[in-house]
Amino acid sequence: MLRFHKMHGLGNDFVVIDAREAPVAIDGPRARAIADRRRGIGCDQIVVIEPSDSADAKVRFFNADGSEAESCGNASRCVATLIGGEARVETLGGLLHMSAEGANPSVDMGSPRFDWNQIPIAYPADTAAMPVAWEELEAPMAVNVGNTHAVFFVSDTDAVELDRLGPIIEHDPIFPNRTNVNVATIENPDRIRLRVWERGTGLTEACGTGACATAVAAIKQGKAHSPVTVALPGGELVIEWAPGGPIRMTGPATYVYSGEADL
Ligand SMILES: N[C@@H](CCC[C@H](N)C(=O)O)C(=O)O
Repeated sequence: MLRFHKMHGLGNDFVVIDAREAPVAIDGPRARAIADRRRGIGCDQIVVIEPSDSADAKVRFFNADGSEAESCGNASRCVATLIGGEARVETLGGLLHMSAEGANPSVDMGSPRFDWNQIPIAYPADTAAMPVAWEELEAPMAVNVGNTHAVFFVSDTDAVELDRLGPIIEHDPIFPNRTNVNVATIENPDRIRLRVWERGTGLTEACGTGACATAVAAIKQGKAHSPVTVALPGGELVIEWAPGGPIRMTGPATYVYSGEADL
């Protein structure tokens, strides 16, 4: 029997499995079965909290298609509230520092990476304005914030057919590990509107790492300043970043219910 917590961050919803006391084996096929909204529990990502030798916990993230992701911002805030207080958490994308003090948890997501082979992309190219276009979506900035993101600045994020273009960009061979796809509109230097096509999951209500990558891209290009509010369909996050330093993300994390399933 699988015991789980159902949680969400701005509508980006998770099945969280606390495997710190007893191991729980999750692989791609089992993750897909859990995420299935008709036959399983249903969620955007599965989050597994495990013991760690070097930190307070280790966390693994699986997308709805069963692929394992290096990082997940919204799930990290949910993990922060479950662990409580201050915690250092190991992930495939790096060490995260979490704080569940105050109304909204904060997570220090580590420093962004910009080199072509750190994104990664298939060949050396300018990652600040990649020399590529998919119809009206052109010259994205590529940023790795633990996981891979392509950020497109557009005049109206709602006008982009992200459900059609997102999967084409996600699977383009220029991104050997696929990519998350962000379309952002700068409302003013304090506020960005964002929609995200998530690698391995599709359109979601919100993406925490997408908000981090987009804020970093906007600040680096002089379009926004820190702290900046990123408004997603599911709600708002505040992102702080200064060049050379780590990214700090603050926003809500919501507990929905706990349950058991035969999956
Ligand atoms: N929902 C997430 C990101 C989840 C992982 C992503 N789809 C990937 O494959 O990198 C977030 O809140 O950051």
